[in-house]
Amino acid sequence: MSTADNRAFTERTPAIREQIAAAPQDWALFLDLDGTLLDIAEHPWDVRTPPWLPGKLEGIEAGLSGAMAIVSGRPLADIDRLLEPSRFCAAAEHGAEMRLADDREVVGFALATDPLLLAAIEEAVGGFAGVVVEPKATAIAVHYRAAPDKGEAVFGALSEVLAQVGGDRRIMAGRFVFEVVATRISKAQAVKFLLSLPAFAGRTPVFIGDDVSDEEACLFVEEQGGVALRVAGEYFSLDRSAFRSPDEVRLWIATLAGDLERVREGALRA
Ligand SMILES: O=P(O)(O)OC[C@H]1O[C@H](O[C@H]2O[C@H](CO)[C@@H](O)[C@H](O)[C@H]2O)[C@H](O)[C@@H](O)[C@@H]1O
Repeated sequence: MSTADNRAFTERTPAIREQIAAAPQDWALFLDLDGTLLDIAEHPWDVRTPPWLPGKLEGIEAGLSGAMAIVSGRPLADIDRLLEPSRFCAAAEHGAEMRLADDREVVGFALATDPLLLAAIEEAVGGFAGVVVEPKATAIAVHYRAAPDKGEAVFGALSEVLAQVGGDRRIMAGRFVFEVVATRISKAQAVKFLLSLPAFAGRTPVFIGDDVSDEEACLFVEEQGGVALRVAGEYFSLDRSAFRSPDEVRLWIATLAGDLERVREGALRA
């Protein structure tokens, strides 16, 4: 995409926001967390949420009559902690665990993390200074942001472990991270599933994301006639992106929340 095309594309973000506000009943919004709503930090536990953000997301969720979900690689407990006090419909761990819009029930789509696999991975990468293992309910993330030169070695070590004790699992790359996840889990599958729920069905999906795993969901929503808004960072170049940073995404979110609030007030007055 040329810079001129990118400028034209970036100009679509306010246009899409206005389209959503003009007909909220027609749209569903799927939001990635790290690198999209929240700034990237050196370590997963260093991430901070602007205090006003959960309230704006609640406003959008209400304005879309529940057709909004967080779609993240994070565990559900992390999503809730980062967005407290709010609790949103969420596809956690790339869709391996979902809290549904309808009844807030949590549904699992993958087996629990095998402790033997976790031990094997910890042993395999334990000697790499700066590399951090993040165990999750169904996946294992191995971060090398603090040791960027170790990426290849981490991938090699994980490949060897999976060849021995991996089972039905694959390595998913991300921003300075490799994650071992169940083979069939992906954000595209998660969005597909969410779109089948009553709150989302029949609506045009909009997905906003910044990372490798988000690209699968971006391509899926585009195939469905929806809109993918990519966020620039270590994965998407500026040329491919609708947003230059999470800061721009948050501004878009705050503006959309205000637009939808005015729509709701207008409807109440009418
Ligand atoms: O799908 P997401 O919500 O974007 O989650 C993807 C992974 O995000 C976290 O790791 C990433 O963010 C960290 C904090 O900014 C950063 O230090 C790391 O380099 C990134 O890969 C999280 O720790 C993972 O569990 C998520 O899968």
